[in-house]
Amino acid sequence: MRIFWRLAWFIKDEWKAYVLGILALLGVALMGLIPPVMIGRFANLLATHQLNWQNIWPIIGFIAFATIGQYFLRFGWSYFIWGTAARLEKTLRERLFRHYLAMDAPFFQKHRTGDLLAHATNDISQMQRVAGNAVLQMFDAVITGLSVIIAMVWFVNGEMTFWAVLPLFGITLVATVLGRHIHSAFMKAQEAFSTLNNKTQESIMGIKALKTLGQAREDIQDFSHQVDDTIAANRRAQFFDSLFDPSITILIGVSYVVTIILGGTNVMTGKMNIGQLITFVTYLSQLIWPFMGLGFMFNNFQRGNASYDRIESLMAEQSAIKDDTAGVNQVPVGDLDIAITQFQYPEADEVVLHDIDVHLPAGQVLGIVGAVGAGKTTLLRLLLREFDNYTGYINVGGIDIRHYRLNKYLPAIGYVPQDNFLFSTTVRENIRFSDPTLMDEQVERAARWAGLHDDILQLPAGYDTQVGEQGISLSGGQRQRLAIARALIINPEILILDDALSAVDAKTEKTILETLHTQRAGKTTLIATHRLSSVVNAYETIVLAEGAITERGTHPALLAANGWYATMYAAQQIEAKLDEEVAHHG
Ligand SMILES: Nc1ncnc2c1ncn2[C@@H]1O[C@H](COP(=O)(O)OP(=O)(O)OP(=O)(O)O)[C@@H](O)[C@H]1O
Repeated sequence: MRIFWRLAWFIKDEWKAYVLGILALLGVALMGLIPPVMIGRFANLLATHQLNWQNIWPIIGFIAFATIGQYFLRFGWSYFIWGTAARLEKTLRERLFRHYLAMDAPFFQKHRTGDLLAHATNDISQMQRVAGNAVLQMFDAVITGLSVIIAMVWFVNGEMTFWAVLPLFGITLVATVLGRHIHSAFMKAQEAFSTLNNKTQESIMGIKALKTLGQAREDIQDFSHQVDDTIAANRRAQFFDSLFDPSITILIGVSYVVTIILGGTNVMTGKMNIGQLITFVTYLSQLIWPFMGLGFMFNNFQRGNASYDRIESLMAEQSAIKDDTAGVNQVPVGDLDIAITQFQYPEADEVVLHDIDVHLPAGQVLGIVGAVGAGKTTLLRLLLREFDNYTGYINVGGIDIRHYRLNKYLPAIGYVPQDNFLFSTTVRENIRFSDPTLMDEQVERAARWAGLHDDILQLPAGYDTQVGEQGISLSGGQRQRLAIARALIINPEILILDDALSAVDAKTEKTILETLHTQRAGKTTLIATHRLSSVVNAYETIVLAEGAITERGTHPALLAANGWYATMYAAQQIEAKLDEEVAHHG
């Protein structure tokens, strides 16, 4: 019942729909009392040989009235109660979705995507069941249950009602206890199934690695264990589920046996007529659902509470990234100044960036290079305001990026991550994802700048080709260039390329970088890369190692310094030459 208090905010808004729904339910219950009495009367007329057209018409009339009345009233409660439940689901879903959108990177690091999806689907559907099924079950039990019992006492007799109804409480007990077991067993079966699915997906995605590493046999064994687990979990669920119907049938049987013994005796001794007995039996059948529903209701309330707990605890989490509502409400333009004294990921012990200082005049290119894990991506993530908990500052145009309004700051940044993402739609919609109202010419221009236009024309339907999960797959290089086009189309003040051209061949990369240079005059670009040829024209390149700057300068200066950069560059040049020769002679 506690769940009702917790949903009070919703019930308060929707009380009218609930009242109408419950009134309709009351109407259905009252109408439902009529047919058994009429059938009893019919049986009496039959037994006493008084049946004729004159006295049968009122009976048919009443039954027809009750049936048609129930038809409309049932529609009424369905409409009001289910409609309200659907609204609760919508409200909760929207709240949760909005909450997710407002959260920061640590939140998504803490909660796995699968868990977040589960909350959005299972828990919210459970709340819909509380607001729909459980409310219905509760009022059905109270209204239908009570009215039928009262009618039984009124039209037949109290003692017989007591003994016949007693076994029905067993139905509530079975529905509660067995229902709980069935539910948890089915949940486990579902979990096992989704683990199996994940396992299959992982294996398919990593099939090449699995084969080359000689892991295929272990993988098959692992898979077969998962299948066994899934089958065992399903059998358990099926076992409890199979117990349900027979248990209910036995209890109903007991109730009927009691009725026949007591009712038969009463009819024989003349305490009751045959019509009353038939009325009684018909009423009894109407009680099965409310008693079963009562059991389901307890479980739905209990699960609803657990779901609501989980939803609430997620909603209570606050983003560490705060939008400074009194902040600067303008697009960030101007020089970029980075002065980070220290940064570590939340809940991590190691310092990943320290003593980073950069001054980049507006419109210039900054190169960021260094070994794997040196901190390149981390630095870019700070610029993207994924984390705010660093000491020092990052300024754009002399203003700390934490003081810009988020809705001005973030849209001014074009970010192309290492692992780009294609939405399941056309190439065109993928490119203008940030703003679907952008013109086709703008899409095409962005694609040209990203060196993708000619590739797109080769696709079966050009710009209207479906890509992503449900479409054709693009090559790694094409995906990267599409991601660049998506960033370029908004003509960002700051463009961030995070190893975004790694799958593009050196020649195409050069063309793209040259185009960017001419087309993005006056706008700042940051390029993090493993391929040093990408940053030869940069205003400055910083070399990171273990989170700090170890070398810096222009390309010639870095070569002259003869450090990591110079060695790496020489090695990459030889490699590129070899590749070229192989391609030439090969
Ligand atoms: N979310 C995180 N929580 C804790 N530590 C992290 C997290 N992300 C990255 N790190 C650590 O921070 C360090 C820097 O990683 P980062 O991804 O910035 O390196 P990188 O230079 O971009 O590497 P790569 O060349 O592979 O892209 C690494 O030691 C990494 O393990």
